[in-house]
Amino acid sequence: MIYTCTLNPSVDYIVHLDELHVGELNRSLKTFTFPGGKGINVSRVLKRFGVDSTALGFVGGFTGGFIESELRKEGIACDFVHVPGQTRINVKLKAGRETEINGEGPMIADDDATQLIAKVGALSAGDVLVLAGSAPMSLSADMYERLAARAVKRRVRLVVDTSGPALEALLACRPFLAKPNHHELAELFGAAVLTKKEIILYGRRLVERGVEHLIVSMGGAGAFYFGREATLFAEAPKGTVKNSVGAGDSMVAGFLAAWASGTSIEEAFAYSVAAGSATAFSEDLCTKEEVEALVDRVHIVHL
Ligand SMILES: Nc1ncnc2c1ncn2[C@@H]1O[C@H](COP(=O)(O)OP(=O)(O)O)[C@@H](O)[C@H]1O
Ligand SMILES: O=P(O)(O)OC[C@H]1O[C@](O)(COP(=O)(O)O)[C@@H](O)[C@@H]1O
Repeated sequence: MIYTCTLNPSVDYIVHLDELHVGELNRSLKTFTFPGGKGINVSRVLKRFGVDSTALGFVGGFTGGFIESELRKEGIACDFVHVPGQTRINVKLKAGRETEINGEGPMIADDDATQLIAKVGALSAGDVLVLAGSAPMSLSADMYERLAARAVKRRVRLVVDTSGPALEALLACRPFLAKPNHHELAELFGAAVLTKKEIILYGRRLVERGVEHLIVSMGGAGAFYFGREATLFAEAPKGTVKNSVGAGDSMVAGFLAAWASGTSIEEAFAYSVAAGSATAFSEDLCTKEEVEALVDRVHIVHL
């Protein structure tokens, strides 16, 4: 069974504008409202690929209610801890370039954190737990480590998509899959930007340190895969970007869905890149049909 854990879910409010005039009244051309947050996006994309998962995390207020009811409509099982505050709204402004304002998230009391840790403590050996996204500021800095420790004790496979010190701590738990983007990888190694050579060097180093499968995404420039058996590179297919929010989460879901169906690592990586790009080329997250129409255009290079 796959579980996704989103400590800080969001309602993603996508606003399209011709141009953004800072400090003036702007009127939108069209708007969209989606349930968001990294683990939640992974659950939504997995469902589109026919893979069931249970969404864990914290939700609260009318925004939390919206997320839960949208997920249930899509047939996704939810086992959230309900908190007294309000799930954040993340604003994504599309005016040529994408500008994002991600909220800080609600107060999480110690009792609520303990409840979530107990849910993870009840998972079974062989389950997959996706730990993804930022944590609300009120949570203790070691929340991810505490969840990972419980999961590892239960012999649960960890999938990690976060950044900064939380990513560093989770990488030490020998995750099954990690998917930093190149900025997050650079931050991990104390650099502002990385050349492709450096990405390869650091990617291989993380595999040596125990990460089983590592995908380093680079937006429109494609992605690297690092594993014990192979180092792969794929360019991203070209297309018109409509909304790249959730592209990274779609990669995680694409890799997991393909791996769960028993494909080769090369095929799982190609499917993952196609899923990321298909999401970037559509308004909401990718559909299975969109990914399958793109996957033949993903060419894998062995390094
Ligand atoms: N402009 C784009 N054109 C084509 N594919 C894209 C584009 N942006 C993202 N993607 C696809 O989505 C994947 C993840 O995107 P990225 O922006 O690196 O992730 P994250 O959202 O985690 O930062 C990329 O590896 C690529 O396959
Ligand atoms: O938890 P964070 O880092 O604030 O990110 C939350 C945001 O990330 C998303 O999950 C999208 O993530 P990606 O574009 O990296 O795939 C949005 O749905 C959400 O608004």
